[in-house]
Amino acid sequence: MNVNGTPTRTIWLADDGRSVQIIDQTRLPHAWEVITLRSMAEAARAIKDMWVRGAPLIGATAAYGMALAMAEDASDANLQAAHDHLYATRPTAVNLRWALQAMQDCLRPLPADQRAAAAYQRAAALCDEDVEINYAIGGHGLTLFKQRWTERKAAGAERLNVLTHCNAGWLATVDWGTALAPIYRFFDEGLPIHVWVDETRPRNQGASLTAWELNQHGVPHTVIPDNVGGHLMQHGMVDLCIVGTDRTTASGDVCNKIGTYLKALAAHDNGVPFYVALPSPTIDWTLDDGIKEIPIEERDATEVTQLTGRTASGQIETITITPAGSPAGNWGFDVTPARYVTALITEKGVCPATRDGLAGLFGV
Ligand SMILES: CSC[C@H]1O[C@H](OP(=O)(O)O)[C@H](O)[C@@H]1O
Repeated sequence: MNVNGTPTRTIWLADDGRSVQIIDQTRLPHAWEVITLRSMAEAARAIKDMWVRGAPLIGATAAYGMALAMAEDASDANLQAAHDHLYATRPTAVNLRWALQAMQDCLRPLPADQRAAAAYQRAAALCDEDVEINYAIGGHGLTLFKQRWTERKAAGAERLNVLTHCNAGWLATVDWGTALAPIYRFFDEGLPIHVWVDETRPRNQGASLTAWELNQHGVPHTVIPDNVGGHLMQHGMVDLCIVGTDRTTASGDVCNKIGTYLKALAAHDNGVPFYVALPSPTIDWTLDDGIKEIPIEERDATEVTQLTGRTASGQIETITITPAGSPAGNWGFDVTPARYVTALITEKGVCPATRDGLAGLFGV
């Protein structure tokens, strides 16, 4: 993605050829801060504390975390210890397991003195693969967007109104994004689009990250409270919904940021197409029932009870918005049953949210 006119990825190898650099996403939208990760432990912290987030970027960061580990100590013991340490950072995004397994498959057969170089090479390849996957998702999603725009234009619409939840954009991946990739491709073709951006409480990835991205790219958008989407759909103001996913089962159940399920219900009730952008590393082929089987991360209550933002004087401050004595619950994800998903947009094409649909595309 272009940041101030410069093509930029969300993770990259530093000039020293060993450390890894990322954007501290907890500082956006008010500050652009690059962090240099110099150890596996720092890469793990970046994932756990959400300096980086988004399933594909979590996977990419974990892959480079394994490379940093091999640069420190390429023994079998450290290979396993690094895997376990990184795996324990966040439970829901399956890309973490997938990327760590890919690194293990690459490194375990090698002699220790070859592991560091191979790890950096494999991590870089996983990042390049992510970019290719997301570009392809953008292309398949663009086709769907154009079909919907043809329908809506014939009905007199002046623009395609798209609603998205959380951030499944460039910042959630190495580049392009997943759910936002078709939006960028549609906009870049000069077609009229507007995006309703769910703020996405409690961490506000929509208000702080998706809005920042769309501003950078010049895409018209409006930030809305999470509870507004149903009203907009009832009044014909949403032409389609598109979201990302952190883990999708082989049967098409979609785990994504908390609140996605409620948007899917509203979309279903109002006949609004509900699409999920799904890169194949986010498919968990071992699971069938998402509600019963996908682990849902619970994070610290202070993410609910506190808000961080910029004051009128430009200071970044954190305030408490709840009474001292009030406990808060913070479930990070929910599962949308496949029956509420109009279609899955993958790098291999579009399919129904069914086992047969996914098997038809991926031959599994
Ligand atoms: C393309 S994956 C994006 C996905 O990840 C986000 O979760 P988090 O910010 O907690 O990592 C959210 O569920 C997005 O849809």
